[in-house]
Amino acid sequence: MNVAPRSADFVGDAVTAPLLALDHVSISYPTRDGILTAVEDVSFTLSAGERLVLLGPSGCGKSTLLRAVGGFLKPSTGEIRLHGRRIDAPGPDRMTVFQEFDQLLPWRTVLGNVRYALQRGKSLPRPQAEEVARHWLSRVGLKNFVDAYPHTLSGGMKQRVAIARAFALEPALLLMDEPFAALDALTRRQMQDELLKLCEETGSTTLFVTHGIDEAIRVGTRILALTPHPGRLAATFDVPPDTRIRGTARFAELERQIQQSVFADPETEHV
Ligand SMILES: Nc1ncnc2c1ncn2[C@@H]1O[C@H](COP(=O)(O)OP(=O)(O)OP(=O)(O)O)[C@@H](O)[C@H]1O
Repeated sequence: MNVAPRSADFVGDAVTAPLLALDHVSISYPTRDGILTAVEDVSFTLSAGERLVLLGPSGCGKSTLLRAVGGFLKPSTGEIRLHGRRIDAPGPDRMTVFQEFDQLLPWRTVLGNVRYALQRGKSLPRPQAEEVARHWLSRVGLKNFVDAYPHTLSGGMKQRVAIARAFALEPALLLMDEPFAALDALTRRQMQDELLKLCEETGSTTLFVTHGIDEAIRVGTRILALTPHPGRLAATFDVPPDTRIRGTARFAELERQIQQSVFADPETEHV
């Protein structure tokens, strides 16, 4: 049984604050019909190097939570802290990769997109920014496409640029909002594997949103399942390294457990 408290990380004898902490967070939207509570009383922490997946059916508030961590939305109640400080605005310490393919600047080349982000976000001089950008574009397999414009790329290639840009900025926290949801199944699997490799190599701390159980197990070290309408924490699943290998009995067993405990409701069976 895991008895270690989740509220803090232990480094030797010292206790340090977790990288990210959500403390009784509720988030509401004003609508024509009144106040809609999208997320209710959600608390969790995220330690450096973890890849935490928020999993749940459509509309359960996953993106809402991610936007709040990104600083684009304020919780109605509760608090979100990064490195112990309350988040109240976006910042270069959090980079988001979105699902949409239009997150790149269309008037800049692939290289220009990543270089510009580095010049702005990290104040790097242009030659240095270009060098770092080339390095990351090469790591996502786009070495030969640096001079291409976004509209000439496939959806998968556009997502690779967005991922390269996010990693290049070396944020404290990578935020991924269903980055592969609009891709075909084969490309999606390939990109999941590539992302996993990058995350493992860099030790990046990641908060990943998906409604796919398979994807959650493949990319996450821990999965938080949310209930629908409003989103509340339903269950937590740790994903040991030997469980995230597709086709194994362990993978299938965890998939079955998650399906059973979280998506037993016939209304959400399609997830
Ligand atoms: N700007 C908004 N104004 C009003 N309601 C909103 C707004 N954004 C989201 N909502 C509502 O909040 C709830 C949660 O939405 P959210 O997009 O966070 O869910 P999600 O789990 O990410 O869904 P999906 O998987 O479909 O992207 C939904 O009921 C949605 O209709």
